[in-house]
Amino acid sequence: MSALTVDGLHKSGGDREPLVAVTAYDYTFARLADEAGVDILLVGDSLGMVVQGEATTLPVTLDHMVYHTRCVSRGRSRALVVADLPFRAYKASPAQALDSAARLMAEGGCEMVKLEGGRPMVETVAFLQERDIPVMGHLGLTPQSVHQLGGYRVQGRSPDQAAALVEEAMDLERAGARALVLEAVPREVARRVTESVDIPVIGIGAGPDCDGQVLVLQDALGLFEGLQPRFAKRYMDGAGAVRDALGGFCREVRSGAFPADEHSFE
Ligand SMILES: Nc1nc(=O)c2c([nH]1)NC[C@@H]1CN(c3ccc(C(=O)N[C@@H](CCC(=O)O)C(=O)O)cc3)CN21
Ligand SMILES: CC(C)C(=O)C(=O)O
Ligand SMILES: [Mg+2]
Repeated sequence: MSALTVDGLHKSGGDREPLVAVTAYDYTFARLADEAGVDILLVGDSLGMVVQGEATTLPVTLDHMVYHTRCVSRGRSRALVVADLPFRAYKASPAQALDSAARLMAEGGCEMVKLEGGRPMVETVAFLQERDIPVMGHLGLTPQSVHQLGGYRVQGRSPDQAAALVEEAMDLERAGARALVLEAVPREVARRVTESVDIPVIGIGAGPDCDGQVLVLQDALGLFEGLQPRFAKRYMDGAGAVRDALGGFCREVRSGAFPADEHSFE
């Protein structure tokens, strides 16, 4: 399979299969996900929760994001690498966003940046896009707004909120966004948003009618035992597998079974 580019991002339907995205934060897992056939490696600011152990994504810094984006870029061969702009690194002004996005691309090696928000971000999306920085928008449950939203709640349940989501998706598309993430909205609302724009909409907790799906890596692998939203399907019992494996290591060291002759030098 050839490398996916920003221009290769497409809507699903007809003979186009949905896009598959997963978060990645390091070289080892980026390689594995790329080899498994994932289209998009998203260096998410969710690393604040699943890598750093914070309660929210808010403490993640631009330096953290640059570092993890670099690690992921080194592990990728075919997938598109997209990096989140972290809280504090883009909302002040389009110029601040440009500075931060340029670091993620130049130092981190990603091909696209993602930022959260609708109307207030339209000017910033246009500013970046006009300066050759491909942008992915993010609407619905925007975790950087957790304190404004009053928790991690499904968004767009009222008719007014649903209509606003459709409008904001169209505004971001007009501003030049090349794709959107839509998080934690009722499937019917996600369907309407998806059919209202010509750019791919990648859902997480947004039902089956989006142009693609994204999951947090540690959720998909069953490794993360904190917050477990209903959409976070676990494709393996990673936590159990890791505890069993390391339990075996503990037992063998304590019993003297490891290291054996084949693990030792003469
Ligand atoms: N590991 C991980 N996976 C994620 O998908 C994820 C994170 N962390 N951290 C940031 C956000 C938070 N996410 C969430 C969390 C919960 C719901 C959710 O379904 N909330 C319920 C109510 C939960 C409650 O209030 O107890 C809802 O019906 O709104 C949605 C998205 C998704 N994101
Ligand atoms: C889940 C995705 C969309 C994200 O923004 C993240 O992982 O930070
Ligand atoms: Mg994020």
